[in-house]
Amino acid sequence: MLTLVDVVKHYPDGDGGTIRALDGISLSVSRGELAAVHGPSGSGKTSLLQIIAGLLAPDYGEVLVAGRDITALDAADAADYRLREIGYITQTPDLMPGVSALEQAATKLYGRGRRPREARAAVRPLLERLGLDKRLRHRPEQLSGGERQRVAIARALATAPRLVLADEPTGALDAGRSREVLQLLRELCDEQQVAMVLVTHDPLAADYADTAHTLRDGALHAFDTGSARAPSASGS
Ligand SMILES: Nc1ncnc2c1ncn2[C@@H]1O[C@H](COP(=O)(O)OP(=O)(O)OP(=O)(O)O)[C@@H](O)[C@H]1O
Repeated sequence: MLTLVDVVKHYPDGDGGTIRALDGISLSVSRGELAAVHGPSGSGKTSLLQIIAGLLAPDYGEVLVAGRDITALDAADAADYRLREIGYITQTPDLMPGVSALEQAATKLYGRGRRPREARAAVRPLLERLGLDKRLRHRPEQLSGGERQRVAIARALATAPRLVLADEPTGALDAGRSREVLQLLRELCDEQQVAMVLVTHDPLAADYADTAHTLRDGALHAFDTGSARAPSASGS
């Protein structure tokens, strides 16, 4: 579903030098597979997801999504790709002020021409599954940081995308909520055969992943503290 071939992204460091954020990354993620990418702050995790989302151009390399190189898309096709094919859970939820959780979650469905009532009905079960059943009418300013993050997750998943990119989806959550969200993402991969790349500082995420990597010095390494899926994540 997703294949990265030798992806390179360097930035100027402002001092005549180079930040080698991504220095030849190759990665394959199949349908139904959850790939976790761990890494310290500044290691290039967000750059990696932005490149896969077609928001940032790599200096070199290919990003194939269902066989199509998305680095070659023009701006309009890249926007369409983001609307139709991927769900992107960004690090900081960019919710619209004054708009209810239910309406926020339905946004991408409106963009795809669904009738408002139908779109709201479609996202309701997802919000309930994320523990937001008592917060459907709340606006962002009435929600906690963790609740806002869960609304953003519902918005990203509302269109049933085939590829999900998750940037620190548990960053604002306590351990209990983190496990619930990771379990939901795991189930999404299993039930809907979604391919997912999840980047995080949270070592817990490796327990729910099929493959776990560490991004360090611009390269992917095997995750150092083990990548086996925890018994709780497999439902046994
Ligand atoms: N536009 C830019 N210009 C210059 N340097 C940049 C730019 N964007 C990112 N960087 C640098 O590239 C490196 C990787 O940044 P990136 O945001 O991808 O890391 P990250 O792993 O997501 O970090 P965090 O976990 O703190 O969010 C960092 O050192 C950052 O300062």
